[in-house]
Amino acid sequence: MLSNMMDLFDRVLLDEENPFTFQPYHKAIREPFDYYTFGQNYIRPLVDFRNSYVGNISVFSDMEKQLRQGHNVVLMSNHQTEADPAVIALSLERSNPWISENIVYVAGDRVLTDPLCKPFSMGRNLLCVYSKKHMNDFPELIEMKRRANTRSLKEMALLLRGGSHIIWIAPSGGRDRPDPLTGEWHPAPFDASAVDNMRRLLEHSGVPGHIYPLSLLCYEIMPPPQQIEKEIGEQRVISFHGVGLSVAEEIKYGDVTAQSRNADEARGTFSEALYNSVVDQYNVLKSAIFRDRGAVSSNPAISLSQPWR
Ligand SMILES: O=P(O)(O)OC[C@H](O)CO
Repeated sequence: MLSNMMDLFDRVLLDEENPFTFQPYHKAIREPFDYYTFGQNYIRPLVDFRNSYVGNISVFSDMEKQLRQGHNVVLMSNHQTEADPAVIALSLERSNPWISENIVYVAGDRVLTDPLCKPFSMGRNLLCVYSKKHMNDFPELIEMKRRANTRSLKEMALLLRGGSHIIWIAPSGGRDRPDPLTGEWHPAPFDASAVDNMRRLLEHSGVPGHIYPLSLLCYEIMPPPQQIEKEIGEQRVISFHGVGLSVAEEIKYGDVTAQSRNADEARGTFSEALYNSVVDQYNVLKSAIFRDRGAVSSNPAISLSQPWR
């Protein structure tokens, strides 16, 4: 743990001397310094693997088959912490190492500019965007952010055209927060237009694409600040805790929107179907991890396991 922290400070200081700038599509830096392994090693000691679970591990193997056939895969997910990419990669590193190392994360600018976060981001494949939620934080930057987002969308379209890519995106546009009244955490609602933009990019890529709802429960290991902050440099608090990752069967747009009366309604219905699945999975993970029920919390649709055992 201590040597991980020393590595982090080294990397932060190096970046201070010679700041790294992310391109719209950033590929994980693996040498001469392996930023991916650094990120994995830093987050691993925070995960209580005895009290951590993966839902429907076999669905990740289905995805791998699709990816090998040249298809694209999109994971529509909730977003809990800056450690989400590491939690996903650690949960799958034994069973699905290719997925662990090859997911491309749609990342907001905060994780590309925050000095403490940058070394972790450098170790992931990223499509860099400015989140809608932070678009108007500084009015003088709005135009620059719009132009950068257009460039990133072009990069994403190019990637998808090539096929065999797996992309993670949080259509809420930010991290989940606890309910101010109850203190209970829950996945933040999806923005239907973000879901629809991603779906259309996937459909127009010219190769088959598949959309899966993915759920994450890991806020305890590195919770975000209670409120959404405008300034960079939030306080980080870390702790050791169980985490959860779950995926459900692919949701096909045509299947869930067959009864929709117009495109607007269809957009909402599809987004809701994905979000509801994320919430269902989240509740199963919550029961397993926070109520100490473990794999007994599985149900006919969500089967929990510990693939690292
Ligand atoms: O707007 P926040 O505070 O939810 O932060 C979202 C950033 O992408 C951090 O991952």
